[in-house]
Amino acid sequence: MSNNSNEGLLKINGVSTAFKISGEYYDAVSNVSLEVHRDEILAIVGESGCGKSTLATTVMGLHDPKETKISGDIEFEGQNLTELDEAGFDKVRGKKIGMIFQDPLSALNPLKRVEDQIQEVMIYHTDMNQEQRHARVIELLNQVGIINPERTAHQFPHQLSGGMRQRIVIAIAIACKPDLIIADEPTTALDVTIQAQILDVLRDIQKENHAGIILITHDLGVVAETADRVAVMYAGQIVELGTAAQIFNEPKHPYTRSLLRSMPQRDSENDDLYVIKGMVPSLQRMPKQGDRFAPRIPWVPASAHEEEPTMHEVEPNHLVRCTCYKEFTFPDEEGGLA
Ligand SMILES: Nc1ncnc2c1ncn2[C@@H]1O[C@H](COP(=O)(O)OP(=O)(O)OP(=O)(O)O)[C@@H](O)[C@H]1O
Repeated sequence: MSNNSNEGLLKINGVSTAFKISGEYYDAVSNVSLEVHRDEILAIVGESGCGKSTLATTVMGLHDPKETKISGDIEFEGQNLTELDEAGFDKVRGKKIGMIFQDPLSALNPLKRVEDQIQEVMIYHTDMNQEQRHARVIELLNQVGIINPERTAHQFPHQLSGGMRQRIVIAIAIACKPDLIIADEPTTALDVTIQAQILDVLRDIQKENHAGIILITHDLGVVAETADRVAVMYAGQIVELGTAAQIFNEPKHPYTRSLLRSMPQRDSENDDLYVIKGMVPSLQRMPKQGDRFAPRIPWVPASAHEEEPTMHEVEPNHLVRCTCYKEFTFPDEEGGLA
């Protein structure tokens, strides 16, 4: 555990990840810089195809080097992850960095009992004996909110509900008390009540273990309820970064504002949701110059955008890409540009 909760646990510095498509490399993640601290939940939000999962799997070293080109530095607890070989990554994954993916069924082995699956990671990474491991399994199942841990420990995944399975996946991810947890859409497959319970579990774990958590989601409701800081990603780039309060109360980038406007309001009687026109560009069609979001806000004149958009600090710890935010209004707003 760190004494200094502000210390950067993970420092992503100028990271790009390019996939080989028909013999050419195309960036799915472009020059991303980001820090994750202990004791915080950093959410990464954006529509499908913005590069959120690719960034996560880059940090985890899960890409095939024959098909992927990665540049930049990923410093985790003083170690540059981009320099690790497979054996080096095996020591970090599961022990120091835990992962939770969207689909618990594919993350779990259908043929193994819950207890054996949780113990597996402890056998690999710790010197605990069978008795200690069993005690830890029960402790973990309690921690993730399983009511009858001894019984569940002996069950197979198919005997459990979706919410229970996701709790097991979380138990596996935190079994070795990782310093960093990466949760990629951990609640997307679950219904709303279970979603809230799983998010509570994540928050409790973060407090108890003083871990840093990267929470990847396209659901701004989840972000509002959970995150301390938010990185908004569009077309492989971070377009806005700030505290949850800054992002929700003072969003600046047109993309952040569009995402928020397209979010269903719980108390609103108005069913007409804002729809962001167009689509996230495919990797081959990514604009090489200019603001990547510009084609989806065509009413904003080209002169409002920077040719090579950079990040601007609009207030302490609040960064926005491009200067177009200064002029941006929705077409139906007072003083709109349309
Ligand atoms: N192995 C791959 N080879 C080629 N292109 C890929 C590969 N993996 C992802 N992509 C492309 O990279 C872009 C980013 O995908 P990614 O899955 O990271 O986005 P995302 O924001 O996590 O979306 P989702 O929420 O749907 O997972 C997309 O255009 C996707 O089609």
